[in-house]
Amino acid sequence: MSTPDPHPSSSGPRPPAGQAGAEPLLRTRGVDVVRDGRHLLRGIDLAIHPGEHWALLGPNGAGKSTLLALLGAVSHPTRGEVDVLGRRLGRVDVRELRAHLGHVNPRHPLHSPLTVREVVLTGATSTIEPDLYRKPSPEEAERAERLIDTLGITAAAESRWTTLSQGERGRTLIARALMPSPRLLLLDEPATGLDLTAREVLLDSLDLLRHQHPELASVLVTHHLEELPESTTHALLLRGGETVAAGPVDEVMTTELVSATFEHPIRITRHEGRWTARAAARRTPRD
Ligand SMILES: Nc1ncnc2c1ncn2[C@@H]1O[C@H](COP(=O)(O)OP(=O)(O)OP(=O)(O)O)[C@@H](O)[C@H]1O
Repeated sequence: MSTPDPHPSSSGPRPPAGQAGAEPLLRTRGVDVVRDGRHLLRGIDLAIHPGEHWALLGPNGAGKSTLLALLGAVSHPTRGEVDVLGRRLGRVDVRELRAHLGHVNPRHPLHSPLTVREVVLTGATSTIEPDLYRKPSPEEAERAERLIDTLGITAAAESRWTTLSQGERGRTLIARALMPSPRLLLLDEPATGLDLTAREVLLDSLDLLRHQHPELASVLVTHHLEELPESTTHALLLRGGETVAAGPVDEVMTTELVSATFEHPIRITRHEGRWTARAAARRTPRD
């Protein structure tokens, strides 16, 4: 079994980023997930290419986390095919595959007081705690500094995990996830619980990151359209485990399709690249 190449630039000429002609980094075909006799996902078809940044949107219980777990090689489908970085789930060592994915888990199980820099460096070994028998290479140390800078947490580099704000933790985990140069970044509700400034700083960091790494692809799960970075290119709308729509963001993020997804009349507007959603029919105070 060969190892997926984590450094696309080393594998010769590639098609331009974000174009459907390129090999997909992720592909699902006819995917069902059934647990305890219940369909959590049904008939999911999806292809994600280099340079594409997908929003995965849907109401509570729609199946977003279930789908993200498949895309991150954390679980397997009941039926259908999932190819991650060209490898079919069920035929590949998923631990090896996961090492090439940047998966940002908001419930990162770290309790020791590592500094931001130390947490970012644990991304090089895909461990929670530092490997005490392994010193980071100069290249890893330099990459960690660059990522800390991109994510705008240089001032906090010496701060300890236990004292970080939720926003600083989120950005630290994204920098950590990027340490092994993954081709794909999976983000599960990265803006949940952030105040306005922290959310805006996080979204700016994601835009900058995507600009600096044009071949990177990402999937970002959220319930809130306001939490989508401007650089979002595609969207998948899920309701009750089924796809309502999937494709380029301007075709999918429409008043009609988002209303159908959330089963409520919602009006979508896009202003300066960002989205807002409001209930379309509002009652007046006298009603
Ligand atoms: N192991 C399981 N067995 C049975 N049902 C499950 C299991 N895991 C999740 N579910 C159910 O599957 C449905 C989809 O869950 P999932 O967490 O994927 O939704 P979600 O879209 O991420 O929701 P939220 O927005 O609330 O996080 C939910 O109704 C959940 O209760």
